[in-house]
Amino acid sequence: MEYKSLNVSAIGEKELINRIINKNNMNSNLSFKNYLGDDAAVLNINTNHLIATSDMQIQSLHFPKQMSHFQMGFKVVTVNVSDIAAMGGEPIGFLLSMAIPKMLKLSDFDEIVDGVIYACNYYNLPLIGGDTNESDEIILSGTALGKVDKNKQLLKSGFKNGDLVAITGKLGLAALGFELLNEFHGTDNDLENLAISKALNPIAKIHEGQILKNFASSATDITDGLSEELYEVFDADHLKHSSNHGIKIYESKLPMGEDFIKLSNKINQNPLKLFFNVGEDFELLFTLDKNLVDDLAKLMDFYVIGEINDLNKIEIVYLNGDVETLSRKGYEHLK
Ligand SMILES: Nc1ncnc2c1ncn2[C@@H]1O[C@H](COP(=O)(O)OP(=O)(O)O)[C@@H](O)[C@H]1O
Ligand SMILES: Cc1ncc(C[n+]2csc(CCOP(=O)(O)OP(=O)(O)O)c2C)c(N)n1
Ligand SMILES: [Mg+2]
Ligand SMILES: [Mg+2]
Ligand SMILES: [Mg+2]
Repeated sequence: MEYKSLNVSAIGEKELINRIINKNNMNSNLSFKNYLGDDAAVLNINTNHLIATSDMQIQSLHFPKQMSHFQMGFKVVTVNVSDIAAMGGEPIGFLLSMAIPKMLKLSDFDEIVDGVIYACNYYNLPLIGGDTNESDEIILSGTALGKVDKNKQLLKSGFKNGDLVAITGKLGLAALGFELLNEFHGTDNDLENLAISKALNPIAKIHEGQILKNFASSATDITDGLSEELYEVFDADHLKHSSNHGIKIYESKLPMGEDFIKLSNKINQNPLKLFFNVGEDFELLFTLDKNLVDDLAKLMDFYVIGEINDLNKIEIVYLNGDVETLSRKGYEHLK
């Protein structure tokens, strides 16, 4: 039969795994290939600390209909590497567990694997293992391993009163992209295309994470939305340090362009909601001693959006001067 008309069921699990191993050997510049196919991978981490994280992507929840199979493969690596970045780590290995429908085209399976291997090369971490199984929709579950110099890891807690709160990039564009893709008929508008690209091709901020490990007092990646991540930072601090720390965010400092606000309004979306309550921008949220701002600015772009205080709550100061407790609303599964 012709390649394009074959389904994965014509091949079966063992041969599919061999395809992954062969593709990895052919397409990856990275070492550790020899562990793919063995019972487990063995990595030398020397004197560092090991970082381990796992995130699952479900076709109907995480992949817009317009997303290609290659992009799905790339994204499952990104979402995992993003958590390594958030810890200030350097990625050292990726495990891919996939469950796929029997009727999935073999060519689509190959594209997923190509996307995974391309992303592994991009982030410089070898594919070192995984699992292949069957289900009604595509489920890609990744595990990323990373390393970080002892005691350099960035936790969600660790900041002090007076530290600044910052983000590595603009937020809300992926959210805008998901909305645009819901009823998409093509566009030649630059911002619309950027938003769509953020939704379909998210990139983890691994470079920034590794700079921040020498500067930030805490960090996390923004997947469930800025407001939810701020509350997770707040909770982590309270749990660990039983402090009165609070966070103040200023609307005037948010990196939200006129064009973003206009486009949000055009599609009947509240720009502040897109900015705070959706997520999947994969930017990093971090805190920073005031005195380090100038030195950090020489190494990477970031936006200061607020500060740590001792008011024991998270507040937002609006442009008109009104101050409100920030509502905790983010992406939450099973709700
Ligand atoms: N099924 C699970 N078993 C064990 N730990 C879990 C499970 N689901 C989530 N966690 C842990 O709970 C924390 C929060 O998970 P999550 O919100 O998915 O984090 P993230 O947004 O960084 O991916 C993480 O430390 C994660 O490892
Ligand atoms: C089709 C589609 N609709 C909406 C979204 C937006 N979305 C899906 S899950 C999610 C939150 C992040 O995913 P989650 O599985 O919670 O990742 P984690 O918090 O574990 O990093 C967002 C913003 C999407 N990715 N795809
Ligand atoms: Mg997770
Ligand atoms: Mg995270
Ligand atoms: Mg989540």
